[in-house]
Amino acid sequence: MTQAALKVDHLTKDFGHGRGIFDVSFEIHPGEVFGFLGPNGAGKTTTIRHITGFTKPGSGSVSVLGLDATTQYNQVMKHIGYLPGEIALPVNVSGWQFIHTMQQMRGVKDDTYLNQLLEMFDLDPSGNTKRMSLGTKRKLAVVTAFLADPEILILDEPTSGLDPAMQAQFIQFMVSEKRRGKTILLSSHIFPEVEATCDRIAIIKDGKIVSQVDANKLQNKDVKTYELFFKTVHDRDLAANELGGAKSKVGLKVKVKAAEVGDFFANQLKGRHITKLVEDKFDLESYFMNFYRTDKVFKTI
Ligand SMILES: Nc1ncnc2c1ncn2[C@@H]1O[C@H](COP(=O)(O)OP(=O)(O)OP(=O)(O)O)[C@@H](O)[C@H]1O
Repeated sequence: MTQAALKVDHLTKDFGHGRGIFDVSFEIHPGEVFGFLGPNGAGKTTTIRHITGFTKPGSGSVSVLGLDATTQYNQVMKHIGYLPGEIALPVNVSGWQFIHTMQQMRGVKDDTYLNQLLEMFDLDPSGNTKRMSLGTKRKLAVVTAFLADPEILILDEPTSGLDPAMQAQFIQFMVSEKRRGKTILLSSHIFPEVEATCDRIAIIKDGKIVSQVDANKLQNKDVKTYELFFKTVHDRDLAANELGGAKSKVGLKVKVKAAEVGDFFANQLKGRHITKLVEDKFDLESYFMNFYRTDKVFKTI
């Protein structure tokens, strides 16, 4: 089995009064985009600060490419590009000055990738950070975080503060980095950007992971669910006996493998007295809200 690019192993940091993170475990495989979802205060940033070595675990550990994130912090950071949720740029320097400092720190001598980033994010770094708009500051933070072209990107709510056009641009950036084989941890509240990019998703609530889900399964790519409504209850019961599925109040919910949808419509539904058919689209937002409405136990799809 290939080594995990990033492994969070039974990580606990107890701040007291129920705050912190508790027994958090997940792995991200090389080339995978992993979505980390949870409302404010759920524990996303605390988890990320352990990955970047800024916080020492109470118990448990984090490893990045087999290196311990706490004790081998310097080596780990060579492989990581980290975009924090709250940007703190140096004050009163030009964007270029900051870029050149980061290039020196990261040992970057070739400007090719930097120029691609500047173009992609339409950033002119000649202004002073003191007078930059929030959007320009975030763009500068993005460019400086990634100019060394690191293999692992840690993004803590990367599109907050960006206008819709820039948000779309950022999603495009993540998709293209994914194609280039990057491993990405994306902490986000924004469902469309998670849906557009992530292979797997973990939901964190009150410092604990309450669900890990395969994005394909969530988007019903493998299995479709249809709710069928019938002329009479007798018709419904007959279909239930023959097709299986779960009876709802007046209908029947049937799961069909994606590869068998053609046969389902052409043959299985033939001759039945169906009045209506609705595809049950189970999207990320409803899945996520489900966990926040009720106290669900851990669930893996
Ligand atoms: N240094 C600290 N000392 C005490 N409590 C802390 C500390 N850092 C975080 N917390 C608490 O731990 C919990 C998790 O916070 P964290 O910032 O990780 O959440 P989050 O999911 O990133 O939320 P947000 O989206 O608001 O950034 C919160 O209750 C927070 O108040």
